Amino acid sequence: MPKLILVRHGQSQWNLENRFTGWWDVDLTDKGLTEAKAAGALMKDKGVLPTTCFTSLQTRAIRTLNLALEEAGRLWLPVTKDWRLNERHYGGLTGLNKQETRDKHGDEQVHIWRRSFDVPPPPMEPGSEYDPGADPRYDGIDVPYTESLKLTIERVLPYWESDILPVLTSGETVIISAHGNSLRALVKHLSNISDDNITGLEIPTGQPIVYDFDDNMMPGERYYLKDS
Ligand SMILES: O=C(O)[C@@H](CO)OP(=O)(O)O
Repeated sequence: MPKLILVRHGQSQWNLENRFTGWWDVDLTDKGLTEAKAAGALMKDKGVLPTTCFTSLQTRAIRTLNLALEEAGRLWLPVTKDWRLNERHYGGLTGLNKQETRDKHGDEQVHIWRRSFDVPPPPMEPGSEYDPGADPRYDGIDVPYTESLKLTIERVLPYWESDILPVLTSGETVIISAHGNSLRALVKHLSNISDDNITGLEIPTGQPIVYDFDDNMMPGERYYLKDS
């Protein structure tokens, strides 16, 4: 039975500092490193071991994957990295402190920017401090200036259909190490969650989520590996 494992990267430096992160490339904290290793130990304990891997182009997700694989004894697995699994782009909010932004713009406005389905944050100024546009890892890619969840879904789902689903269908156990909002996009699709209800879904860091697929490639209920 094909199995899909989703893991959100461990705590990042800007998760800790409560800053809007998006495409900015921050690393894991010590807690994040521990969470990533624990995810790998859990996979090993439960005997749920990936056979192929996908991740974003962002250090926090790549390192989480590597640490988890090392702990599970599977550092040798093939890994595909793709920008379409990146976090949603936080536009002009990137780098700002979330509490200070609430104090300035109000709780409601910040909630809309963070969790509405289709309202993107204000766009980033091209060439500004946290614009990743000139980063060589994005050569040849139209780096966005902001993204709502809806826009994130519009790049995650085509990649899921074209590159990940066929591998899963061939019988592999796939792990995707990614981000709060790129994983929210996938869970919304796989668990058939409405545009309104997706705002309430929070994906914890470093906690593997599993979907078992049936013979027709229909996903079952998602569950946390720790609860299985
Ligand atoms: O800052 C971000 O990029 C994301 C994920 O950490 O935050 P939010 O919870 O606001 O989607």
